[in-house]
Amino acid sequence: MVAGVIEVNQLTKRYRANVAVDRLSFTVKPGMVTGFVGPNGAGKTTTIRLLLGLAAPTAGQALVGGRQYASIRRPLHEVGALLDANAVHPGRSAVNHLRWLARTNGIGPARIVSTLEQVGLAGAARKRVGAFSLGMRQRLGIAAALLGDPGVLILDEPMNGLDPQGVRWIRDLMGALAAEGRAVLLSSHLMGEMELIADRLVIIGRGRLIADTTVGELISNAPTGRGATPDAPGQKATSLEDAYLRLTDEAVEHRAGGDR
Ligand SMILES: Nc1ncnc2c1ncn2[C@@H]1O[C@H](COP(=O)(O)OP(=O)(O)OP(=O)(O)O)[C@@H](O)[C@H]1O
Repeated sequence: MVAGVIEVNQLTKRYRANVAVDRLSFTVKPGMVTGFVGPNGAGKTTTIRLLLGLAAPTAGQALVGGRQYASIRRPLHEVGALLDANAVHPGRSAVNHLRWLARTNGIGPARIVSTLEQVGLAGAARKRVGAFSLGMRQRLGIAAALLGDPGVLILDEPMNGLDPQGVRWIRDLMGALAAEGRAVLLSSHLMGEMELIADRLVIIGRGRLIADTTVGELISNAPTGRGATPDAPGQKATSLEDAYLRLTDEAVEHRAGGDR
């Protein structure tokens, strides 16, 4: 495992008139879990796609280990990513899916077996992915991300579809991977989970950086006054969810109830 950093510098992605990512800059350091959060449509997935070379920036840079993803020769060894757990051929078995990935990255069969064990899928290795639950697909996606023992992990909503045991497992796994010196970037809408998992948080809204700080600082420095907790205006935030809702109040795409 070679440690690496993620660097996003003045990153911008425009889709016609829509600016999905707007001069965004942040760094994800090794040895910690960085939560990547923001309301629907904030630009999280677009940023991750730019980091993984799946889309080209309009301006700015998205670098992993100081390089663009596309220029990395054997990317699974440097960057592990989970984008869409359903993007696996349903007719393939779990082990065949990993074999297919391993082949182009010079990874041997022993590593496939140990990775399937690590994610709890050893017993289902030969089962068709089409018959997997969403939680099992998430685990397979995480196996694919871990396969090359990368120093950087980028996971988009890895807790999606997981039961409480699965969520706890992800939390422990992310902590352990960071403790080994990896840089872990994790997006999620589950603020209660983020409070438990993340060391730092990068919050974006409408493509722009809203905050880049520790969970503790975010809670103690969240704005008071009018916020997303109308029952407690003027009071300090007491949880990450509370702080997050206050900070992103102006950046939400759709609002129910017409309270403004
Ligand atoms: N391929 C595309 N073409 C046009 N617009 C796009 C494309 N991809 C994303 N967008 C737009 O960019 C903006 C950011 O979307 P993105 O999916 O990155 O947000 P997100 O923070 O991941 O949202 P969510 O939390 O809902 O997953 C949205 O307005 C979205 O409609």
